[in-house]
Amino acid sequence: MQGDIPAASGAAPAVKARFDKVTKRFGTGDNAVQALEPISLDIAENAFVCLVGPSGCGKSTLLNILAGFEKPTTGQALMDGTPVRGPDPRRGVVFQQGALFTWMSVRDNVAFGPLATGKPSAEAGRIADRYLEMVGLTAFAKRYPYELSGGMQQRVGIARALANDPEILLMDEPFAALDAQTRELLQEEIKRIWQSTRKTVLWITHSIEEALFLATDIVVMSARPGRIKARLAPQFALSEDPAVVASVEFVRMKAEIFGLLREESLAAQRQEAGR
Ligand SMILES: Nc1ncnc2c1ncn2[C@@H]1O[C@H](COP(=O)(O)OP(=O)(O)OP(=O)(O)O)[C@@H](O)[C@H]1O
Repeated sequence: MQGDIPAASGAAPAVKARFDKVTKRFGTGDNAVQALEPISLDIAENAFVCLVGPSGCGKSTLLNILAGFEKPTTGQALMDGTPVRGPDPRRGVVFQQGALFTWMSVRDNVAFGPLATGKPSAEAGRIADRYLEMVGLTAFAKRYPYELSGGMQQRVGIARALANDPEILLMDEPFAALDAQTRELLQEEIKRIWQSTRKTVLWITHSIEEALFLATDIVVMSARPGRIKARLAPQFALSEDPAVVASVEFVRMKAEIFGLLREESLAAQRQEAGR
């Protein structure tokens, strides 16, 4: 972890993860679904990359390939230049629903990863306390997941992923199930955490505002089979002012991405209708 945001330098940032001509086809014969066409994408170290695209365009498939949960049909995903062969604690995954251990306290949920990788229990506990503080849940350490709201459960999921000190965080619509106010507060929290840790993040969202607020890189995907349609580099992730969302540039980029996504969502709807 590093406390300061590194000063911008002329050197190109290191590539943390790479999709190298990745394709994915599910099934065979008439029932086959071509989910991804060749996708090549570099994720720079310390970047916050948001994937946006119409429903069914292959965002989760791409994330799952980097997580090591799915194998590409052709091409490969790499991390630090090494091909991904399966799940690895260096890649922390957070899903839409927290998938917490219901029989464990919040603190034990967060300490689980460090314990599983051989940390002594006192140290695992200290790590859990640190990340629970980071997500504002210190007072709930002894509670059980069922005693928490959906937003709090997601914060535990994020603390649990961070406690493993992953090199990259893979987040598949982590805030999709939350109400609008909770979601906005958590977006601010995630931005603060990213600004202080500068973990590399790959984040899937359907929300253009969320992507603009959080990302250093927005990758817009086409309707299935997923391809990269556009890549944008907003600057708002570096701002600490929640009011950036009202700036002229924010509104302009929102309209631009909306236009790109609208075409693809219409194409996706036509695909559905033609099935
Ligand atoms: N295990 C599977 N077997 C068959 N088809 C699959 C499988 N997983 C995904 N697909 C298909 O691949 C396509 C891409 O799915 P994926 O879940 O990656 O899209 P997505 O962009 O994440 O969608 P959403 O935004 O709705 O979550 C879809 O048509 C989906 O039905």
